[in-house]
Amino acid sequence: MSLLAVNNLAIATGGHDLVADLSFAIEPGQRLGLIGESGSGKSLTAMAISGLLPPAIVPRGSVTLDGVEVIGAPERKLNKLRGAASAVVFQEPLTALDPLMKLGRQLAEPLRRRFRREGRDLAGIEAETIALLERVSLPQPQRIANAYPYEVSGGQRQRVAIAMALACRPKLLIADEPTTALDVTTQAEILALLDSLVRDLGMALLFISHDLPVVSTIVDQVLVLRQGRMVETGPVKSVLGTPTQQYTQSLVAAARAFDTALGAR
Ligand SMILES: Nc1ncnc2c1ncn2[C@@H]1O[C@H](COP(=O)(O)OP(=O)(O)OP(=O)(O)O)[C@@H](O)[C@H]1O
Repeated sequence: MSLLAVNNLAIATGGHDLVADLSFAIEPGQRLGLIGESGSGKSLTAMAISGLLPPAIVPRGSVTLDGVEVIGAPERKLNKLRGAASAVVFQEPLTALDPLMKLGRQLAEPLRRRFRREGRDLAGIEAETIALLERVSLPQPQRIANAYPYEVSGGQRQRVAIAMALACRPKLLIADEPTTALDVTTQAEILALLDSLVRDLGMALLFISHDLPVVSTIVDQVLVLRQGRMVETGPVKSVLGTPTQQYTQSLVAAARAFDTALGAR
């Protein structure tokens, strides 16, 4: 059984399909990149998978995550899936963080849920909070745990947001443009961190980005979306190396032209 199976997913608002006829699967431990230009439906797809679509946006079709149907599931059932089956890292870490709560306390919440799920002694939460901050390579984890989100840098905030997602030990990590809001050096560090965490913890990864060079460093398979429809899918080397569809060819050409322009400077 696939960890994630998306079958004929459509996402509509006001009778208009923003995403349609979308089918794909992710097996345990597999890494899939969802690429396409701005507005192609990448984030809506991620939200449909996590059951986070706003009420005015309605999904049809089927999304099963760890064997559970997400479409039409009541909030109670979705809450059980969130964290244990999948967790999301967003572009802007402040989306996941409460600005008025110290980072350590925020991390403790998902940890408490996992400890309860696993029947573990809650006394170990404080030590686990520090261990998690160390796991995402944050210096002075004790200081970070005692800081508010605005007291740490953007890159450090994203590391904490990643730690929050990891706190639940999800089988599938969904990363929606996780490095777009960061400077280039920090981008590379966060990508390397995600890469090693996904490998070490044996998670599957759905990585969403419009940045082809970034995607190609971290995923094995890629799915190209255009105007809410799948254009092509397959191993990243063949889809981006020898794209068969004109749209993918134009995305690859644009990325190459940008690279060349940078090289010429
Ligand atoms: N709440 C909403 N109400 C109506 N339309 C929406 C809503 N959210 C997104 N859309 C529309 O759905 C389409 C897909 O949006 P989505 O955010 O999934 O694109 P994306 O590929 O993630 O783009 P980006 O790379 O810019 O984040 C866009 O045309 C967008 O305008």
